[in-house]
Amino acid sequence: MTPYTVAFAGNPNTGKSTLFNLLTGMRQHTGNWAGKTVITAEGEFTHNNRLYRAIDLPGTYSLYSNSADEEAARDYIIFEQPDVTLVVLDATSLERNLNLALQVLEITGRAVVCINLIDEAHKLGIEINLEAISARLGVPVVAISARNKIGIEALLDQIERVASGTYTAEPLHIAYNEEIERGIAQLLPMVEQTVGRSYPARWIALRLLDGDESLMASLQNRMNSQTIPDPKEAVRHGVTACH
Ligand SMILES: Nc1nc2c(ncn2[C@@H]2O[C@H](COP(=O)(O)OP(=O)(O)OP(=O)(O)O)[C@@H](O)[C@H]2O)c(=O)[nH]1
Ligand SMILES: [Mg+2]
Repeated sequence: MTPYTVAFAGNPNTGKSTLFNLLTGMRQHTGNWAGKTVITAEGEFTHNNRLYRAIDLPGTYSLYSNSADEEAARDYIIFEQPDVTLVVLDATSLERNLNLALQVLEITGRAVVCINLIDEAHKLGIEINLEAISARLGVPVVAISARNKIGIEALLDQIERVASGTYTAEPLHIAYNEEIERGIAQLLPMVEQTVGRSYPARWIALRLLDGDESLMASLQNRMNSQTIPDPKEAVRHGVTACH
């Protein structure tokens, strides 16, 4: 059986590598400062007799193109299409961390949200309503402490449900203002025609509207001979999409 692939995405310093090491038995460098993981690491783990390939992505605040790390994480999720994208969040700063979760959900519904450092959140008296967040995001949400090995089995069960397709995700649909939605609607047919059904066309259209040249270059590389629509040509009224 082909192993399921699970990509670990998340803001810097949220414990991705700690979780990765715990599951794979590997020794990815961990540390309490940002930007530790610079090279994407791969390892394996099993759950319920099934093999999983884990990919530890660099920590990023977004999936735009602000840095090589963001481009690497973005390209992996879009082009490698892991069976599950595990978004690791810091329980003590959920509001900031959820921004990346929303970006992942715009790309794929095959995601599990993992709220790590729950031990720290408890110390601070922070209570997290997992059901409410899960209902809102439309994907499983699990609280863990990677360092204290809490919640790991429950997390693996949810990863299995998403990987095997047992869980039907209904990822939150983010609606933008009228102008941006009009731009997306104009670009979407061209994007779909060019990149096909396998890539997240709406998200790509949104990034094209924002003039994301790095994404265009990545797409161009993948598509080779095909031409990616130029948003300036495609959209009559210039619009800028920003979150
Ligand atoms: N208290 C507590 N600390 C944790 C937990 N998980 C990880 N840490 C600590 O958080 C720090 C960052 O962990 P890493 O695993 O390096 O984080 P990362 O997300 O891989 O960081 P980048 O590679 O920079 O993106 C380390 O000091 C860990 O020991 C946890 O569940 N509880
Ligand atoms: Mg790391």
